[in-house]
Amino acid sequence: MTAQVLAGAPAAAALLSRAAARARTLPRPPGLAIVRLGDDPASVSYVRGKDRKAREVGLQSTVYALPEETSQAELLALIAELNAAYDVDGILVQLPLPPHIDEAAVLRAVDPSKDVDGFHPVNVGELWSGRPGLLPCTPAGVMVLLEHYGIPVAGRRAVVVGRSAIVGRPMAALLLAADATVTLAHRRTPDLGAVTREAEVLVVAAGRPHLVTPEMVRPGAAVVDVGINRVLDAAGVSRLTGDVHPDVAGVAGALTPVPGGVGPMTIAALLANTVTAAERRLGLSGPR
Ligand SMILES: Nc1nc2c(c(=O)[nH]1)N[C@@H](CN(C=O)c1ccc(C(=O)N[C@@H](CCC(=O)O)C(=O)O)cc1)CN2
Repeated sequence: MTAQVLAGAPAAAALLSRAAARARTLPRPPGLAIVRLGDDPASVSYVRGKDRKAREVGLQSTVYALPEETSQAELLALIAELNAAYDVDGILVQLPLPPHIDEAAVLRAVDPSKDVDGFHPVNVGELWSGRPGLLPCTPAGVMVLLEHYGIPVAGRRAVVVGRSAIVGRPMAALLLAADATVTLAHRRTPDLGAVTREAEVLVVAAGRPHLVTPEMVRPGAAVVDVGINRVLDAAGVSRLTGDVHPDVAGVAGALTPVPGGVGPMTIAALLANTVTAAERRLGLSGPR
């Protein structure tokens, strides 16, 4: 058996096309402000991708590329300005931030109604209360991907490996909201394989290359690999590797590739969130 490949591109294209159609019905283009500090190459590349796609779907996107040594006070002042700007519907601060910045304080400073990353404690609380506001992009993208490929979640056993604030925890909340029976496992979970083998839907976001091997997977399970690890291959060339070993394709019923699986969904979900934020701010909430 070889697992069905859950490619992100078609699901992301469909989500973007729905977001673009919704944006066209608004009286003005949804505005997105993207804030980046420093020149970390991965962050530069993700921000460029977000800005380009935002423009493609008809959003008004502005990138604020600030020097690495920007102070916390300067960053908070910019966020306050963006919070007050009428034509800015979504604000995102690209992570990670340099070590001298208090990340939690910055994320708390973003107006929750403009928090298109879904990281503000108000949006986190709404999610866990079962009243979702703006959703964190990677987990929201995973749910759209599963739906796109007709993979059911309700009533099924779901296991999430990894408890990060931006992926693992909100992923568990979204699966729970979709009526799965959810286990949230992490690096201190004893006999991880026994837990992951229970999963009909397995989401791995642990940040450890090839952590999940074939014997840890229930035959026929849908496996979502959120890992993006840069590792050197035998020839010393840097390659992207997921948290799931490629041989899992011989056991799973469906598997997301890395790259090309969850990654594209993150940006598409961000832009869909921005349209949602604009609809709510303009008092025009339409179908998603
Ligand atoms: N403010 C935020 N910061 C970060 C987030 C986030 O959601 N909000 N997530 C990640 C980075 N990220 C978006 O910001 C992101 C990561 C990966 C991809 C992606 O498309 N990956 C590709 C591979 C790309 C490559 O070659 O490097 C894939 O998996 O196919 C998009 C967005 C941390 N920071």
